[in-house]
Amino acid sequence: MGLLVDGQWQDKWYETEANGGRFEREDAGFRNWVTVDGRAGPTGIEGFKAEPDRYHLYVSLACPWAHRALIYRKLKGLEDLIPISVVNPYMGEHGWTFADGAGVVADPVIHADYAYELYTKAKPDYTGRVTVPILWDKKTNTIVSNESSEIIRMFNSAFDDVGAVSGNFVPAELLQEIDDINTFVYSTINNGVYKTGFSTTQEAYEEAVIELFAALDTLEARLAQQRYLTGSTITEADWRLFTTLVRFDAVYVGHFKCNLHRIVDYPNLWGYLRDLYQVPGIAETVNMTHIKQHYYTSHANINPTRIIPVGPAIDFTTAHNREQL
Ligand SMILES: N[C@@H](CCC(=O)N[C@@H](CS)C(=O)NCC(=O)O)C(=O)O
Repeated sequence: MGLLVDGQWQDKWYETEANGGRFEREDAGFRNWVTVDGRAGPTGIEGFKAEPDRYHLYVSLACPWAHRALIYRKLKGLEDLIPISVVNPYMGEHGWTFADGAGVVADPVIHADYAYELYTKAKPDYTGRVTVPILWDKKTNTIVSNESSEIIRMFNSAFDDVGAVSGNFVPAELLQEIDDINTFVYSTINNGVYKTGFSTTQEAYEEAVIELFAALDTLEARLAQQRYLTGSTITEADWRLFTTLVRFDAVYVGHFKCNLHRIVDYPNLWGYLRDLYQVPGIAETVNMTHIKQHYYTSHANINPTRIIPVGPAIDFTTAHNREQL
């Protein structure tokens, strides 16, 4: 676990001391957008036109942020248009690597051993954390974006004219509601589990864990009335929540001490989670082995023995009965 400082890799854990033991996530450093015609997107520079086999996606199967991109790649039929590489689930002193292992897919583009090489290739003096997902442009040899929330907005529509399948997870009439839910879910749940697990004081931990479960309670009530977060259709807000929920009982309850309840204890959230898991193609994007290996072995200060628990036994395939809502 570490970061780049002026293009040099340093092995360093997150800084929480300055902030009362609170984990603060750094903003992503590459914020360009692939667009239909190559014009600039909401942030960044122009020049990234949607074209087949121009872009390469680097993911960790363990990572909930990268998982968003994998889900969109699947649902939008982008697999032939945008190939992927998969990092080793163990994130140690060199950060993410392409070291051989089950499920690892090496880097065919710049033949990197370490993910940080992609960052220094794109920007030799890069300073910041080396995170996945990474959307790489093979034409200009740079990182388009390392911000999952923006990568999925691109995948949602930018490739529609060059072979993506139809499907819009941010319909205009729901956009404001989706953005509002995303803001709430990001802070309290998606990042909330990390704020809880990476806390280094009791006070910071309790603050985060209470906020997290208050948010889950709110969503539990909401999902009693409607099948998905914005109503009767699946939107981006659901996929963004899904990647945290699917990891919750297997890693966040134990490893991150998010243990007031499990997702299986919430009837509506648990049915909703199975409902999303059972959408065709989604189960293939969930790799519980990489998920458990990554968390339990990479954070030695949280789990020094690096023992990976065998359980819990969870079956995401049982009937959810939420079509009645
Ligand atoms: N804002 C980024 C966050 C991505 C992120 O933090 N990914 C984690 C893996 S789950 C990572 O690569 N962490 C490495 C580090 O923080 O050093 C996004 O949503 O794409």
